[in-house]
Amino acid sequence: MKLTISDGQIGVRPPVTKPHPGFLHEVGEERFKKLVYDHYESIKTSDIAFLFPIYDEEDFDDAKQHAFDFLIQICGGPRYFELSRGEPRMVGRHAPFRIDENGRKTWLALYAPLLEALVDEGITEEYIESFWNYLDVFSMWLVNTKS
Ligand code: HEM
Repeated sequence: MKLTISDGQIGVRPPVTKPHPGFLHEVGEERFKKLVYDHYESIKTSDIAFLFPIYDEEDFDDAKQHAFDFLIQICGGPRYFELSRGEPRMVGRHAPFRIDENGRKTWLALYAPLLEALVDEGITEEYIESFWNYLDVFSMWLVNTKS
């Protein structure tokens, strides 16, 4: 399976393809939630931890939940984000945080081992790659600060 991180450029927003619906279909909501929550847990000990509310359990739980709500929606699942937070406005919602290309790469790299693990659980590699490719490209949109 190929999970490579592309080089992004600040201000360049390549077209985004949503993950294949087969990904969520195979993974299921509960396992999908664990994936997103595990990613947030791994952020806590990374060098982008400072961007997140890691010292406030309630705020951190909210952050996890919002990410899950958004990503499950993007994968063709329930529209949790729309119901709880409204319009996606991802670029605007990330604007208060200094996200640079290195930070983006760290954020993405933390997803790689979690997605690799899904192969052993029998999830179709092509579907995993489609989720990864979505993250790889859309995360470029959110970089707002020079490294
Ligand atoms: C495809 C890539 C990404 C997606 C889909 C995504 C999605 C989200 C979502 C849905 C939220 C919650 C927004 C809200 O409800 O207000 C959020 C918050 C946030 N994201 Fe991302 N994100 C991505 C990439 C990144 C990257 C690369 C970074 C930094 C390196 C980052 C840092 C943050 C931070 C700091 C917050 C605010 C956390 C908080 O205090 O609540 N995100 N993201």
